[in-house]
Amino acid sequence: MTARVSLEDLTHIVAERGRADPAQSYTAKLLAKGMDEVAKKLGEEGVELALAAVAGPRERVIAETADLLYHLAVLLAAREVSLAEVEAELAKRTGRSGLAEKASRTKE
Ligand SMILES: N=c1c2ncn([C@@H]3O[C@H](COP(=O)(O)OP(=O)(O)OP(=O)(O)O)[C@@H](O)[C@H]3O)c2ncn1[C@@H]1O[C@H](COP(=O)(O)O)[C@@H](O)[C@H]1O
Repeated sequence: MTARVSLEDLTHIVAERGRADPAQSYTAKLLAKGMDEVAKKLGEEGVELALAAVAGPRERVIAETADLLYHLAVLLAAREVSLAEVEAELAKRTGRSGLAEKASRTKE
């Protein structure tokens, strides 16, 4: 079976590596540069994914999405926002359309 890393796993990895030595960890190095750099990287990765979606091969879309999700996890760590908080916001929106229960039933 193909190995997979969930968004939740990724946020844990980022939180742990963010405490590492910046010389040993890209995550720690990026966080040490501060919020401006973290936000800039997220913006760049978003543009790269948008360009790949319009004109790139499918594999590039997958690779750029992985880059974007990683940099999103770093930004959330930098702002001390948990994935659970984002999920709760998504649940509010899903609840509004009455689809929350349906989605969790599909997972069972
Ligand atoms: N998923 C990622 C991931 N995706 C992208 N990147 C890094 O993001 C950087 C961004 O790519 P760019 O093309 O902009 O590269 P760059 O020009 O070298 O980067 P900058 O100097 O501009 O910051 C690359 O250097 C990649 O290595 C990642 N770095 C880390 N992870 C995950 O984080 C974990 C911990 O990594 P470390 O913090 O390095 O231990 C890894 O095991 C992975 O699971």
